Amino acid sequence: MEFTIRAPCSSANIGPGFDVIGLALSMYLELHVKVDKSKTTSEKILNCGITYEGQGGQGSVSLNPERNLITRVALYVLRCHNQRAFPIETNIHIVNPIPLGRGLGSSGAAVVAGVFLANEVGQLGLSKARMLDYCLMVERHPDNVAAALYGGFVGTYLNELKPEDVSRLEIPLSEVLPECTGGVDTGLKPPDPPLNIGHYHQFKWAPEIQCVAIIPQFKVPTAEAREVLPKSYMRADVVFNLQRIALLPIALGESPPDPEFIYLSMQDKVHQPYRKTLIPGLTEILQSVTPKSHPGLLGICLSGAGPTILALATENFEQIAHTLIAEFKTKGIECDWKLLVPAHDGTTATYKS
Ligand SMILES: Nc1ncnc2c1ncn2[C@@H]1O[C@H](COP(=O)(O)OP(=O)(O)OP(=O)(O)O)[C@@H](O)[C@H]1O
Ligand SMILES: N[C@@H](CCO)C(=O)O
Repeated sequence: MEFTIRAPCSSANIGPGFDVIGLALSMYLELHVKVDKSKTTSEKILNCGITYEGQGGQGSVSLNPERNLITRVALYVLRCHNQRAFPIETNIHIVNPIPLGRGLGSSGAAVVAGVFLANEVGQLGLSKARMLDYCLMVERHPDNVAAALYGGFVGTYLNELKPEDVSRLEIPLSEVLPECTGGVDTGLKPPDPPLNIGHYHQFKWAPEIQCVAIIPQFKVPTAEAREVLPKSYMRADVVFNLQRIALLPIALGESPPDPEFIYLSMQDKVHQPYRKTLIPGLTEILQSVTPKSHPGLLGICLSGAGPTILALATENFEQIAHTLIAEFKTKGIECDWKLLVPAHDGTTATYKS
C-alpha cells in the first residue's frame, strides 16, 4: 500500500476573526507513506520508520514516532480504535516546506495529516467531520485545523456540548497524545472525542486576491502568543471586532475587490495589539502599507499567532513585500517572502496505482 497525504498551510484570524477565521494556502506538508505488508515483523519503534526533509529538518523535528507530532496524533487516533501501533511495516517520508512556529499553521497541518495518516493505515473510514473532532482534541482552536482539513476560506465555531462532553474536551493534552514509553505499549486507551465538537462554513474568495506572506526568521510559539492575551476585554474593543468580522467574509468574497472596504474590515483590537510585545515593530509594520500608499494592497494582518505578516493584494506584490521586509529590517529582523493563493481542496490522500 503506497499513498501520499497533502495538507495545506493556513493563516488564521485574518485580522478580527481571532480563533474563528482560517484560510488554507498553497504550501503543502506531504507524507509519502508505504506500508510493506510482505513483512511479518519490524525492528522499528511501533513498526514505524520516519525520514524527513524541509523545515524542521536537521534534528529539530523528532524522527521517533512516539515524539513526532504527526505520528503521535496518528497513534492517538489508532489507539482510540484499538490499534496499538502502526501496521507492520509503515515507512513515512515527510516533506515539509511550512516554517515552524511562524503563524502559517504548521502544527494545524501536522495534526490534520496525523489524523489522515491513522485513517488510511488503520482503514478507519472516518468522515472529515469526525476527523475534525480528533483534530480538536489536540489543537483546540478550530481555525487552522478546519482550514487545513477542508480547504479554502472558512468560518469556524465550536458546537455547544453537553457538560459531560465539555469535560472530555478539556482533558489535558498529555492524556490525549501517547507519552513516550520507548516503544512499550502501556495498554492505556486514550479518550475518544465527543461527537461533533466543531463546525465550519466555507466563504467565497474573490479570485483576484492573492496573499503576500512576509516570514520573519524567528519563531513565536503559539502557546506563548496566547499567554500574552488578556483574559477579559473592554466592551468597546469586542464591539469593534464584531463590527468588522461581520463585514470580512463579504468584503473578501466580492469581485472586483474594494480595497478601502477590505482594509477597514481587517482591523483588529483583540489579539494583534497584545502580540506587539513578541514581534518588534508590529504596530508600525501593520501601518506601513495602505491601499493609498501601495496600489493593489487590500489589507494587512498578523498571520495566525505571528510573526508572519499577511498582506492581501491584487498587484504590486513585490513592492509590498519589499516595503514590509525593509520595515522589519529597521528592527534588525531578516525575512523571507512568498506569494500564496488559497488552497481550495484541503487535505487529500492519493493512492499510487
Ligand atoms: N511537520 C511537522 N512535524 C512535526 N512537528 C511539527 C510539524 N509542524 C509543526 N510541528 C510542531 O508544531 C510546532 C509549531 O506549532 P505552533 O502552533 O507553535 O506554530 P504554527 O502552527 O507554525 O503557527 P500558528 O499556529 O500561529 O499558525 C513545532 O515547533 C513542532 O513542534
Ligand atoms: N487563532 C489562533 C491561531 C494560531 O494557531 C491564535 O491566534 O492564537
